[in-house]
Amino acid sequence: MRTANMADHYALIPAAGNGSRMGGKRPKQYLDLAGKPMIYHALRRLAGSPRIRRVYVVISPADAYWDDYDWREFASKLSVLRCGGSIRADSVRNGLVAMASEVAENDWVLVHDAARPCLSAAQLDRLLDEAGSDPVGGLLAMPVADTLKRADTSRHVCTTEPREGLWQAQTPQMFRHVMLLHALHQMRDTVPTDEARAIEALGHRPLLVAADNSNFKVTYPRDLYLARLILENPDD
Ligand SMILES: Nc1ccn([C@@H]2O[C@H](COP(=O)(O)OP(=O)(O)OP(=O)(O)O)[C@@H](O)[C@H]2O)c(=O)n1
Ligand SMILES: C[C@](O)(CO)[C@H](O)COP(=O)(O)O
Repeated sequence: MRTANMADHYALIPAAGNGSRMGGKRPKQYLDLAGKPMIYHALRRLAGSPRIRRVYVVISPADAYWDDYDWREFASKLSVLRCGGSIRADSVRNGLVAMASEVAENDWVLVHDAARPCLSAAQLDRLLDEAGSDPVGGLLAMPVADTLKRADTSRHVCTTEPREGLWQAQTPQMFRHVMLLHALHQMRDTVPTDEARAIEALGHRPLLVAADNSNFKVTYPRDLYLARLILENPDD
């Protein structure tokens, strides 16, 4: 029997969204980015890490694009799960259920958006090291850099909010399989926009692991230009 110290690491990429804010002809995870479908870049980073044992990609049961591409370079590490849900949290929860027979309860799962293609190897390693040393786990995140305004419904400023202690959550978010699955089951009636929110609701305090804005989420059309620039000028 393995102990918690011997836990393996697995990655889960939710990729069942529509990319409605991107407004493209196909879901944004399949839009061309530096000559590849966007999801390729997240997959390459995670599957390329010797510390990650297997990568699970969750796509929609109705996905009509995945099979258009050749994924053979990832064959030894890749599993595709056609169990995406109507919101991100459902896709993640369904993926966790589907992979349950292949992972141990205390194995770590790194949930990473298909729409964050610029994750660097250094950021990934930092998360693995720091969150892996925390009893709960943690997530990449970035301290808020701008002054924060709270607006009324007519977009006039009500107040300037203190930004001390505020961080923007990114992915990967890394938690034990059993804890994350339990947390997402408990949140069934509310919509957590990230995994950490569900873990927090159990009373735990995930660790914030400092990242930078190169790991941003591609959401709007102009984000594609920035992502391409970063991918064409990698740090590592
Ligand atoms: N039902 C959903 C919704 C989102 N995602 C995934 O969650 C990640 C982050 O979500 P987001 O950037 O919001 O993607 P979309 O939901 O596709 O975009 P939008 O909200 O603009 O429609 C993406 O990899 C997306 O594919 C998912 O797996 N299942
Ligand atoms: C998980 C996430 O990427 C953390 O920033 C984010 O919450 C997902 O984005 P969404 O637009 O809320 O789906």
